[in-house]
Amino acid sequence: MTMVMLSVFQHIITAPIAIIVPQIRSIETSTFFVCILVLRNLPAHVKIVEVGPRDGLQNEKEIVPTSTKVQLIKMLVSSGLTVVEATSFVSPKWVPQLADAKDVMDAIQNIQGARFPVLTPNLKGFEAAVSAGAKEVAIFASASESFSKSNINCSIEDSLARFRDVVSAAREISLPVRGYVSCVVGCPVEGIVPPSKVAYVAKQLFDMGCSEISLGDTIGVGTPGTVIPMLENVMNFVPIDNLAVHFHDTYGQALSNILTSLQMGISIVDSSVSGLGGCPYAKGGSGNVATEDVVYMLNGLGIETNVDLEKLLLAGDFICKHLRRPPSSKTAVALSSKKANSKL
Ligand SMILES: CC(C)(COP(=O)([O-])OP(=O)([O-])OC[C@H]1O[C@@H](n2cnc3c(N)ncnc32)[C@H](O)[C@@H]1OP(=O)([O-])[O-])[C@@H](O)C(=O)NCCC(=O)NCCSC(=O)C[C@@](C)(O)CC(=O)[O-]
Repeated sequence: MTMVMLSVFQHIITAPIAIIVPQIRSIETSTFFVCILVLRNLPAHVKIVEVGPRDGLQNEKEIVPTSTKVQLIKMLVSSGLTVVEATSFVSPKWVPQLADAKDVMDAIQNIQGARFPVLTPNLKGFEAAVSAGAKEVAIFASASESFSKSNINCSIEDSLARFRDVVSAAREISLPVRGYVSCVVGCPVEGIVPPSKVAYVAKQLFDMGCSEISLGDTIGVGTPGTVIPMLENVMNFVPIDNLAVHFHDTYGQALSNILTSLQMGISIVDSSVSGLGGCPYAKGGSGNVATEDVVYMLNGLGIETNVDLEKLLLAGDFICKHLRRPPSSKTAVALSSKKANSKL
């Protein structure tokens, strides 16, 4: 009798949800209630910050022509992505792959429907970004002293002082600033990074005026076991709505880490088309989590992203063809082998 009542109750609840997630109709009553319990904290909408044109292409051996970068950005925007990190205004000696930052910005000025933040490590980069038309910038600190030195050639405290200058210059012209914290669970040199250090740097960036703090597992060593305590620490100082997660997928843990973060209340996720990416100064790390795989998972959970997976796959295919490698998101691989099998 109880099972019958639960089943009727399930039907009443699932009817509206099933319009979005059809699979939910067919699951058993007991499984349904487990789903409700486990997934009850998930957000209804996730904002994806696409970092492929910046994080993805900064780590490629080959320098990608400006026109290819611009075409990639256009394709990403046409898939529905509303935030596409376009490039970096960093030293061309440090990151020659993005030395064409100004040309990229010139070429995307008229693209409607998305925001195009750019990385700026100091005032020089900020000024160059603004004169190239940037409407949003990102600064990037680290929770590891060694990584700060190798990535931006200064200590954490010195970097925070530089970033304060950037944020106050941005404030004067009402430009939003995103703040990254790198090495939030591990550092290529120092190993484990204590959550309290991550929380300290995140708080500094938030207090100086960053509107969003992106927590980067730069070398992709995190698991839910290390991500949960890190997020709990940071959430003591930065409101959850201002936090984003940025996972590299070195150990194949990125999607689990994203799901865990969503369950903890995060609703902003960074990812890179076709899983491109990595920091040239973070040895041992690999690409970001692939945007295609994030969208596939969020679709399966009935979470709104406004991204058209088919169009996104075309963008992934486009850049991978240019880089002369097969598309590397799990979703692209799975769908292409499904297509190949259906032709047999
Ligand atoms: C920060 C610096 C510039 C310090 O580099 P430095 O050598 O200490 O800088 P400097 O002030 O001594 O200047 C050296 C030269 O660079 C020039 N310069 C100075 N600043 C700029 C600028 N903004 N744009 C263009 N040029 C610049 C400056 O004018 C000078 O030129 P020179 O006189 O030799 O001809 C350098 O270390 C740098 O550019 N680092 C960037 C490294 C980088 O981009 N890493 C990847 C991004 S972070 C990341 O990927 C992680 C993230 C965000 O995705 C999250 C995660 O996964 O964790």
